[in-house]
Amino acid sequence: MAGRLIYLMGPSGSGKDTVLQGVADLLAGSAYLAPRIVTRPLTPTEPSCVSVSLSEFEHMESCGLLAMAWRANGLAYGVFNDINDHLLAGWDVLLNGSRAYLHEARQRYPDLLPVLLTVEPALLRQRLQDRGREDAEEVSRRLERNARFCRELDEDSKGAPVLVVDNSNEVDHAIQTLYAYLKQSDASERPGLHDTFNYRHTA
Ligand SMILES: Nc1ncnc2c1ncn2[C@@H]1O[C@H](COP(=O)(O)OP(=O)(O)O)[C@@H](O)[C@H]1O
Ligand SMILES: O=P(O)(O)OC[C@H]1O[C@H](OP(=O)(O)OP(=O)(O)O)[C@H](O)[C@@H]1O
Repeated sequence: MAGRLIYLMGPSGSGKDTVLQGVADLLAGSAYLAPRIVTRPLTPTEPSCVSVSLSEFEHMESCGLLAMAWRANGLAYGVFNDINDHLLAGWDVLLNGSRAYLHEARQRYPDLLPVLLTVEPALLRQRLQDRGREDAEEVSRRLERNARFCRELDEDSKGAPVLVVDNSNEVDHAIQTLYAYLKQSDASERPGLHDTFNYRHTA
């Protein structure tokens, strides 16, 4: 039986890595947290990432080692092909994806489960600043990228179905919300997504 591909998106700093780690811990034994490959140095709080140079990334890409690859924030990101083995073996695969790449990801994996993590804008700025990974200019660029996405989504209320989970409160709340959703939907069926990008999941 094939597992589910859970494609978590959201602005930089919204808590994707934190929520993915929390859900992966709760689903231990049945879920695989796909390492994300990125062309920048890592911080100690990113155990599920692999840092490579751009030339290494391009080499892996041209050799067909990556299941998905995209560019954003002046960086290249991807995930290894081993997610396919895990899916075939019936594991749920959790990954930190990109909103801009969602369309292509869906073409590659039509049954993927898209989840959008949201956070109030003021909190997002604060989290990016507190995280301290990017300088002020990079933080501003990420906030502007997010504002652009929000404007575009407001203009297009006909987005494809996506589960929206808010992470403006305690992170455990977002982790439990996503975990509960995954537990209640049968792994053998395509989960019943019930709204679009503009939907706010308040459970
Ligand atoms: N609900 C939350 N409340 C407070 N801080 C949070 C919450 N979720 C995540 N964080 C913190 O916000 C920062 C960004 O989280 P991270 O998981 O790195 O985001 P992303 O992967 O989306 O860039 C981290 O310092 C993380 O510890
Ligand atoms: O198209 P977008 O939805 O804006 O996404 C672009 C990239 O940024 C996000 O990563 P993250 O927030 O971790 O970026 P960073 O590691 O470079 O901060 C996301 O996981 C994508 O890899």
